[in-house]
Amino acid sequence: MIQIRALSKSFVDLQRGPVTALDAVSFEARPGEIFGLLGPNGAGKTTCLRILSTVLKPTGGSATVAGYDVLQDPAEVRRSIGFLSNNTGLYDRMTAWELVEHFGRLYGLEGRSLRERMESVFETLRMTDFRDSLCSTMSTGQRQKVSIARALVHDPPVLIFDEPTAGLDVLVARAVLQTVADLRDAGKCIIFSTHIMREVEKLCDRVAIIHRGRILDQGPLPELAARHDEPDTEELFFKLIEQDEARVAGSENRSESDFAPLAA
Ligand SMILES: Nc1ncnc2c1ncn2[C@@H]1O[C@H](COP(=O)(O)OP(=O)(O)OP(=O)(O)O)[C@@H](O)[C@H]1O
Repeated sequence: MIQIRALSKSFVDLQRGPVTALDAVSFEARPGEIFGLLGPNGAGKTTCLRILSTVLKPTGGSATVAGYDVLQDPAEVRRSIGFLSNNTGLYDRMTAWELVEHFGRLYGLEGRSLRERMESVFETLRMTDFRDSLCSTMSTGQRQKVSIARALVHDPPVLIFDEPTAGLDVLVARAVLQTVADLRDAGKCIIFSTHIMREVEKLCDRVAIIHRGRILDQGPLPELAARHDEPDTEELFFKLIEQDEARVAGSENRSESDFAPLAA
């Protein structure tokens, strides 16, 4: 459902010069699975998800979503995904119903099919009791539900969650994670980025550990634990990051010595 091959992205940053945000990243995610992207701040998770949602163009490699290439068929890719981040915007002067209806229309739904789809989404997410409340008056949990409904209204086969629980209290975060699990059980293909180990342990069927734009390893968590002889997820994560830092330091030292003046 999602196929990424040797995906790369570089930025030119005024202060830092060229930045490689993604370096030959490859992975696949299937229907009925939650694929986790686990990495520290600046690892490249959001860059990868922005390329998948066609907001950014890759510098190299390829990515397809539901069979559509992000560069060749961006409109079909956008129709095939729902995107939720922790700062998805809502319009304060619209009610929950109006806002979700607005996004449904943007996706080309109308009339009876739009109404039936909305009723189903409001029912599934248990939003009917505040469907006529203005977004400005909602609790954080209600606002997050509206954001999820907005991402789901066109019934996309692929859902992308970029750190969806950041800034939420434990109860709201728990409800969001339960919704993500329910969507997986309903057959959706889900990409879930986070830096919270517990979320990966609870939710993800497979995970890619990403650091400095590279995937350090990927697979089901028990498989990674066995491969690296480290059953504790947090320790496993630190071990892979430390190994990678040592690799980078080693290659920097080597390249410095390549340019060192020759001994007399
Ligand atoms: N528009 C941009 N211009 C320059 N550099 C950028 C740009 N966007 C991202 N980067 C850099 O690319 C790298 C990867 O950033 P990205 O936001 O993808 O990481 P992340 O894993 O999502 O981190 P976080 O958890 O902090 O959101 C970082 O070094 C970041 O500073």
